[in-house]
Amino acid sequence: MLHVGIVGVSGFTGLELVKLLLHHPAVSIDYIASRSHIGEPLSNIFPSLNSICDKKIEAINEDRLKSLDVVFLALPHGVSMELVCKIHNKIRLIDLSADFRLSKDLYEKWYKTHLCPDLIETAVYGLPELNKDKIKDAKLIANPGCYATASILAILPFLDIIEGDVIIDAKSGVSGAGKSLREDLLFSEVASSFRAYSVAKHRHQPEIKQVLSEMKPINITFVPHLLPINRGILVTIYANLPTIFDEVFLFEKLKRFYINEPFVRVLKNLPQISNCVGTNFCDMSFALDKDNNRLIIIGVIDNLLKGASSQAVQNMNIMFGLKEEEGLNLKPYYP
Ligand SMILES: NC(=O)C1=CN([C@@H]2O[C@H](COP(=O)(O)OP(=O)(O)OC[C@H]3O[C@@H](n4cnc5c(N)ncnc54)[C@H](OP(=O)(O)O)[C@@H]3O)[C@@H](O)[C@H]2O)C=CC1
Ligand SMILES: CC(=O)N[C@@H](CCC(=O)OP(=O)(O)O)C(=O)O
Repeated sequence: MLHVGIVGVSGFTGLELVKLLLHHPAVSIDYIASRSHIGEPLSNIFPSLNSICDKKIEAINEDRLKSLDVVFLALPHGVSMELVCKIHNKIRLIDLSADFRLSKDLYEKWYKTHLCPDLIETAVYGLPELNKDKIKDAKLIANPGCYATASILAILPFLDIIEGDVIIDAKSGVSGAGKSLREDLLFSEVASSFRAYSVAKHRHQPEIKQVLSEMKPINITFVPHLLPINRGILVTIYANLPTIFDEVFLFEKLKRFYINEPFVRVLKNLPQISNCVGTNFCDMSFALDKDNNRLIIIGVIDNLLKGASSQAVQNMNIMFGLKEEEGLNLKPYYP
């Protein structure tokens, strides 16, 4: 039995981790912590958990953390690394924040001064479909960003044949912003509306570029939008092809690429958010714009699950030699 802790349990991804791990056959949730609500049952913060998880929230305590097998950090970026710097050599960690995803230079350009830059190189970027072997031995997992997960998974199978710059048009539900109290996220600002934000200056642009550039030089233009829904991400990717490719060949190429991956569903029809929400799936398909030799790839995930918490559990399973799908046999919420 793995003894597990969750820090940042009062946030959205923390809640998802609790829901997943409560039913994980190889896990005991020994410790849940957050900055506030200490001593309160988790079900006080999330009444949806009444009589499901009334466990009390504890203060963040380094000694308690060190006694566990693995800890999930569901904290804001900047806060997470403060803790990682102190406890990294005692315990295996899965960090949902951005603190260990980027090189030091990129991190400091897009975020802030890094407190323990030497640790960045020891961290493994936790995208199982890309880095499974490295994840097995990792002590510190940098769980990928939600937009980055959907975008990288959609581009990877075609990376060897696309040429030139890639455009990613991305849309996310509001839970991607966490449980933050922000004026621009008020119901009346978001409902019945649709807007772009952080155009060509979003922090997932360097994340996606860094990961893909390790395989092939590539330029990315990334434009996120806020959908008036709770959860889910859909990315539409425009990539140029050097010549006309046969559609059947491209479909087989995509299928073959993910043939052994339990959580990528390659579809003939176009994917939609409601078919993925509530699961660890990434649904994906493509269309060929023959007039312009352009490949248009569409990928969909649940930002809180494959984009964060269930991907973190998938990483834990791989790290501890469990079946990759353990505890992740989730059914979509549709309708
Ligand atoms: N939401 C999403 O779709 C995704 C989120 N992520 C990343 O996962 C991490 C968690 O995100 P999410 O759950 O959405 O965020 P939330 O804002 O919903 O929750 C944040 C959690 O961090 C705690 N916290 C905030 N500030 C501090 C602090 N200074 N010291 C200690 N604890 C603090 C909060 O505790 P308290 O309530 O007690 O203040 C809360 O438990 C973030 O790094 C986010 O970027 C990654 C992928 C997708
Ligand atoms: C809708 C929304 O606001 N989404 C978030 C995505 C955050 C995310 O995935 O997390 P990291 O900060 O861990 O990279 C954003 O655009 O910042």
